[in-house]
Amino acid sequence: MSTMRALLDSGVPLVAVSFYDNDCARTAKEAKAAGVDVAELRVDQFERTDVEHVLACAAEFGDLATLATVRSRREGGGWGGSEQQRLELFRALAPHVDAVDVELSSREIRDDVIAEARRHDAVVIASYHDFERTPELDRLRAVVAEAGEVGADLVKVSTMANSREDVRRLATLLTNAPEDLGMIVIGMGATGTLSRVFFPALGSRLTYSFIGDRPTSGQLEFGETSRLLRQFYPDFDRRRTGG
Ligand SMILES: O=C1C[C@@](O)(C(=O)O)C[C@@H](O)[C@@H]1O
Repeated sequence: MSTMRALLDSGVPLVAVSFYDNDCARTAKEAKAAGVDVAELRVDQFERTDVEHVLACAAEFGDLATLATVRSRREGGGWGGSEQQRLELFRALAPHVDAVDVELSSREIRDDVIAEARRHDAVVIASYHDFERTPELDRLRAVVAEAGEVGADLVKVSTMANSREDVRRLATLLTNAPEDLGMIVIGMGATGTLSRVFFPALGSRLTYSFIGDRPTSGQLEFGETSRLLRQFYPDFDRRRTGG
């Protein structure tokens, strides 16, 4: 079983931090010392994306649960190569990471990425992002249904929260989740920041934070996120002791 699957099964809120390829050995060491649960490797934003380099970086994070993300430009990422190259990277990474994140909109490669991840027992996160707005509930529900259909373990819905109403809509989506699909729901932007701390209480399985100086809109720093989660979730530290 992947480390990530075991962590997810614990039911305790988990914190992910995104990492890039600026000195992987050092940042991996810092991540472990800080107590990061999930290291998201934002391969789309790496300086170098040749397989050898990417795998060497992933290996540095090997003691942590690792999540490989090669985000398309269409969904706010920095991937500048072809879809075929992106698929090759996912294929190379799948045996060496705990989880992969692929956008539902990446239709050309999505099903192959999912099949490859499954072959290696890597957790599949099917993702959906809207950096401008939070769509209507029907649209969000359709996203969740599609993630279930493609065989994801988790669906991640990350949308810009421009109002409290948007946050409520995301909360409604989360609390009406299907039983057989894990949910990660994030309201981006300042109005959405509270979702990063309180949506785990509604069932969102992973919250994203940052270490250093590259936050995504509305993210809280890792230390601050952990402090708040420890304050609001008495069982937060249970995932460390396995109790
Ligand atoms: O999609 C997500 C969520 C995110 O965009 C956030 O808002 O926390 C951060 C990304 O690194 C991650 O892949």
